[in-house]
Amino acid sequence: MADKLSAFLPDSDSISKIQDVSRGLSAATDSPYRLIQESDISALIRPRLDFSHKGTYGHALIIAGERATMGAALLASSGCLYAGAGLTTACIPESGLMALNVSLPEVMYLSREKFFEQEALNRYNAVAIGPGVGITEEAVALLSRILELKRPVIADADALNLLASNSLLMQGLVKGSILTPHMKEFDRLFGIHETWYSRLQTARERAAELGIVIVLKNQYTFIIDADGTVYINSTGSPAMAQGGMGDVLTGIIAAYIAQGYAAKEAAILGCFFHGAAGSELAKTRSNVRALEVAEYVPKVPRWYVSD
Ligand SMILES: NC(=O)C1=CN([C@@H]2O[C@H](COP(=O)(O)OP(=O)(O)OC[C@H]3O[C@@H](n4cnc5c(N)ncnc54)[C@H](O)[C@@H]3O)[C@@H](O)[C@H]2O)[C@@H](O)CC1
Ligand SMILES: Nc1ncnc2c1ncn2[C@@H]1O[C@H](COP(=O)(O)OP(=O)(O)O)[C@@H](O)[C@H]1O
Repeated sequence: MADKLSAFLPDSDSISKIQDVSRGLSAATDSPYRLIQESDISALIRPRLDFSHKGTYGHALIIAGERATMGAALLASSGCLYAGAGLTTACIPESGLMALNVSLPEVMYLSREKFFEQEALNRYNAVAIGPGVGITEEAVALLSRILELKRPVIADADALNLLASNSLLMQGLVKGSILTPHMKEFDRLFGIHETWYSRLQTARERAAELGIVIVLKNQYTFIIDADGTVYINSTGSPAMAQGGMGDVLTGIIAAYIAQGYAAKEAAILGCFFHGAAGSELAKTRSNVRALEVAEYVPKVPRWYVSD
């Protein structure tokens, strides 16, 4: 018997109880709901190559952090670093430079001033914005600049709050972008929803309208593609319900974009590996900190690639 969508939702409604969920990304089905399988991950993930170098695995730019929320920037940068981007650059306020150099010496620094001076940001093939970046005028300017450059973006946390409060910014969102809201951020963006089923239907409509991927985070995270398909990620654990966990996920997804995966694939791989790392750590403890998840992430793809 097929799984029903209701099994993956935290609330109850009459329609989701009769919606089938197929197993596997390429299941032959009319249902838009697909549960990600380990075999899908093995098919998607590419091994690192002989004779490859840092340039092979892309350069990600993480625009994040304010003085008081520099931790979010460091966590997103760590997610990106540990998920294997060839190069990671953090665009953070100067007050975070010492912390960056001490905690993540592999990650490079781009000052806010230099960010605004650069004509195009062509050296970066993935751009993520939002964790701890605030909702200040500077944050609006950072997001506006990326949108002006017509760059697809991974938008999380405060970047989502900015998009929610400014329809011009929302209209500037480029196709192929990825939004990673939790439930509250989603409702700030697209209106209050009474049920998760109705939230999912809005996500399908908006992803199609905007040509983007929406990563709607929860115990089961829904990755909604621009064609309306909903991929359900079942890795993860309540042990991961701690601040900073979403910041790490943003960095991980940026790393997979940098490595050349398409938006949908990067979102699927990122959510799967992030959750799998958390679940594995949760086997021996009741809760895991976000940084531990980031640090565990490089072990997980090895389970799915053949040498
Ligand atoms: N070390 C740091 O500097 C950290 C900074 N952070 C940053 O701080 C900023 C604000 O984050 P906040 O956590 O205050 O704001 P949020 O909008 O993430 O959360 C606001 C409220 O929503 C609730 N909530 C969150 N997820 C929910 C869900 N799935 N279902 C129901 N309720 C949910 C939370 O309990 C919280 O009270 C963001 O930019 C974020 O990136 C956080 O990520 C935590 C770590
Ligand atoms: N109970 C849970 N089961 C599985 N994953 C969880 C659970 N709670 C949180 N997570 C994961 O942790 C992350 C939390 O993200 P978010 O709410 O943005 O956190 P933050 O803003 O604090 O960084 C998401 O990827 C979510 O799927």
